[in-house]
Amino acid sequence: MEPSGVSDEKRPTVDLVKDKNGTDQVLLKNPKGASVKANSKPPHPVRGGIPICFPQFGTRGSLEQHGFARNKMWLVEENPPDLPSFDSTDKAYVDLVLKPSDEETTRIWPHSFEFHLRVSLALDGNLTLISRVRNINSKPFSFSIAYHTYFSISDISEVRVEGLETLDYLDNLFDKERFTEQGDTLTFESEIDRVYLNSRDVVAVFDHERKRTFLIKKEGLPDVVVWNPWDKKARALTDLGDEEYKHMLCVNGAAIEKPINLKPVPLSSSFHKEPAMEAWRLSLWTLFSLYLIISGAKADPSQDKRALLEFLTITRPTRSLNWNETTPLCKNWTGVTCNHNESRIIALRLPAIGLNGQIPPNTISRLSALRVLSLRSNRLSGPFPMGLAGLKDLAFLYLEDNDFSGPLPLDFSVWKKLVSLNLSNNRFNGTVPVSLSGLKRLQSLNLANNSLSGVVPDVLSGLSSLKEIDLSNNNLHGPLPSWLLRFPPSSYQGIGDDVTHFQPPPEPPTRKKPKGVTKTVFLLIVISVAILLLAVLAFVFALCYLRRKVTIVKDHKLQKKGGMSPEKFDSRMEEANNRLSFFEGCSYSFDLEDLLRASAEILGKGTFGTTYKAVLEDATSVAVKRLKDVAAGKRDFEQQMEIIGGIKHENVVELKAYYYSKDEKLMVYDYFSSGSVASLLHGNVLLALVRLVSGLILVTGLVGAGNRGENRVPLDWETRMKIAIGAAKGIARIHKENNGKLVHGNIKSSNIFLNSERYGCVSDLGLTAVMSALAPPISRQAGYRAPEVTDTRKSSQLSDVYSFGVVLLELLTGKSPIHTTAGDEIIHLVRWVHSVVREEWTAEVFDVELLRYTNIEEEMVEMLQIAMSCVVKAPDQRPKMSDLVRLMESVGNRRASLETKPEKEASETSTPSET
Ligand SMILES: O=P(O)(O)OC[C@H]1O[C@H](O)[C@H](O)[C@@H](O)[C@@H]1O
Repeated sequence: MEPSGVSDEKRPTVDLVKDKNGTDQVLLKNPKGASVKANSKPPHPVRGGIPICFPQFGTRGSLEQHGFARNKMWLVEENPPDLPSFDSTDKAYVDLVLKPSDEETTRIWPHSFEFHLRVSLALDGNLTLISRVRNINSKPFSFSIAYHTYFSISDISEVRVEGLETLDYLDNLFDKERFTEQGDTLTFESEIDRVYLNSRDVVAVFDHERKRTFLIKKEGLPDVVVWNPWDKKARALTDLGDEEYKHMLCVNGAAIEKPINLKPVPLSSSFHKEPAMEAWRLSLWTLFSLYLIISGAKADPSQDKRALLEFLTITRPTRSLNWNETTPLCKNWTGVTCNHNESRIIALRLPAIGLNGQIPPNTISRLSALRVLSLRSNRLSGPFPMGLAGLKDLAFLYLEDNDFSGPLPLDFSVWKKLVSLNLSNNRFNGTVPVSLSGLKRLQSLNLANNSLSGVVPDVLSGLSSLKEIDLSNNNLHGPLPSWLLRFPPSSYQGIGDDVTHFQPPPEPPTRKKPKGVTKTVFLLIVISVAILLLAVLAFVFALCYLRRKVTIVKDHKLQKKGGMSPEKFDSRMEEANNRLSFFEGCSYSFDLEDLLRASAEILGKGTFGTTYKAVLEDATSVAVKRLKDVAAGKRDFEQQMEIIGGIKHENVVELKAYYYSKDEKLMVYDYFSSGSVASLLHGNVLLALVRLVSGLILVTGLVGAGNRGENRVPLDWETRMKIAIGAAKGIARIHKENNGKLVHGNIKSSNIFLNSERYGCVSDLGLTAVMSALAPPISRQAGYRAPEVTDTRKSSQLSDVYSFGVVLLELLTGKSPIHTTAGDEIIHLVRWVHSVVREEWTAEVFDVELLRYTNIEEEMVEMLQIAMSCVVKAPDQRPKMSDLVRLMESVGNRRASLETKPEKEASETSTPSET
């Protein structure tokens, strides 16, 4: 907040003026540490310094933003009440008091109070604020308070905050929704406006460039607000310079989530004459102090470095790491995060790098300051690494998807700070340790897919913070303890088979079987389809001709614009010195230059960018997604890519590599030659139309029965079922990632492909988190969007379920989510299906192509019920993806069991009829 060259008239001054009653007033002019545009005329708060938010924070009440205290004139208090514990040695201090008795304040906040504030500055640079609020009402009142401290920093991108890790916070940018901080430190790459709850009493702000640390110490203030408006909001604030957001950061000690309830001081206790603490017991006493530490250069944590190098030598990862004895570990080493003064390693993340064998003893166990350890998706084996018992600060432990075996440790109480524990997909056996019940901070426990046996210990009900648990697919047996039943059935699948695990979704309005599809009706449909087909044939030819033209023009434009031109990328590469980041197990051997030299063809334009097919010199084809409107900074982007790339599942299209620079963000996937489910279902006519009309017409027509592109092979029922089940499995897997919080955010048939077994395989996941908030799309995608999603960043797992339901309806009806009738009427698929089913014409909804198969009506109706349970309006009434997988599999299994029946019976199942 301090401009570098401060001119004389901008130097801070103090003016003493008198108000209309003759009382002295102190006015700060150009206060240091405030915005150059700060308006320091009462009743306006100064943007800078430490405005006191009281008795309300933000707009969480009926008062103006942040209450009135910051807008009032405070008096210098000549005879402040005693503050017995205050040591005035080496300190200068001032006492201020606020006792508003004016009519306006009493009207909006009808409570009598005194707010005494002592501000002291010590020789060592420690600035302390002690607030004492006294209720002189006859009734208790509640209030919130925040010391809205503006720190002056070198550059917001160079600063980090520590002390907030693992805390829950309310995000003001997401309707005060509650999240958990996953990072070890907080860095800044976009707007932030959060209230961290129940924080420790010390929080630190590190300014690397200035080598300066602010320590914020607080007492009686459970919360911490972190705020930076970033560019757009800064421009909207008239009293903040457009660029000043870069040099400020607000970190406030506060009491917000639970307002403070203050009882009145009894009249008998004389406030001024009774300095003893007794009188204050009924008042509030908060203390807020700021230390400034100018720090020097940091040493490398050499002990930790040696431990890691030993670990690396023995575990021989297949993916090479840039760990080198001579490079600074805290700055360069992949997967390593250090603490603020770079004296210890606090996080080690080495997912999916091909680590082998047992974790060598006396290596990682020496990293005694470790808070996060992720060695997931490697080939680590042997017993549970007991050496980890020495890591007392461990909060996140991820060892899933390895080959560990043997029993789990008996005593989990050594990891008192554990928040998340994932040991799934290993070969652990023995019982579930009862000592887990002592982990009071544990929020997520995943022991799924192991060989654990015995019963689920009842004492685990003591896990008071637990938000998610997965014990499925072990050899555990019932009875199921009652506390477990508050979690979804998928969490305990396979335990206590005598218990009903799944509540089927509510029945759709009708269950009428499609008995009305008689041969005559069928013939009529076929004839009309044939006529319709003829009618559009000429049009299709015309389109094909145009489409070829359009593609060429577009590619040409792309080169011209520099989209994939090698020259431009070459220079960018030099500038950014960035490389393609490949994921473990990726067999591709090209680099960015090769990729950019490849011939590119547009495959499609989606919500988040354009996808190209790139054919490399060695004839490898890959799909490259070029993202537009990425809002995340490099670090967040990379983190998200690591999450996405870490998902290895047969029903999720694997992200092979990514690239991030200032101007360009790319994602590389395998290329699926058979095309997307959208093209299999609707043919390429739709795509051609979309391209042709892009920007002119929002809704594409001609996707009704019959108008489905030339040479399209009809999709049989079995393939449609496999697409649906596969895609559901893929989405269910995605929903498990990132502690069960990952959202796909863009489910539609053009993002689903067929894997080698011809099951659905989903792509384009997890991008909403890194993109700018987008308004609801006004195109084809709109048909997939759940009604509650007002912008793309608000997508949730339940909105994914909705979108998946629309894909199911698409598979069942053969119609696009938004299409037009011959009379140009715009049809919304979900509404249309509802109306048809309501009129008891259920049979009418199904794709005519499916009518050539016999004995599938029952299944189609069941799948329709499932689809309709996904597209209900109320998100919390939609089933979970894992439940959907089970439901659909049971529909599919029934057919499979019929198919394995003797030949005569089997011939009556899902095979095309002779008609
Ligand atoms: O502009 P002001 O009223 O000073 O408020 C500035 C900021 O204060 C807090 O940090 C709030 O959480 C933000 O939502 C608000 O924008």
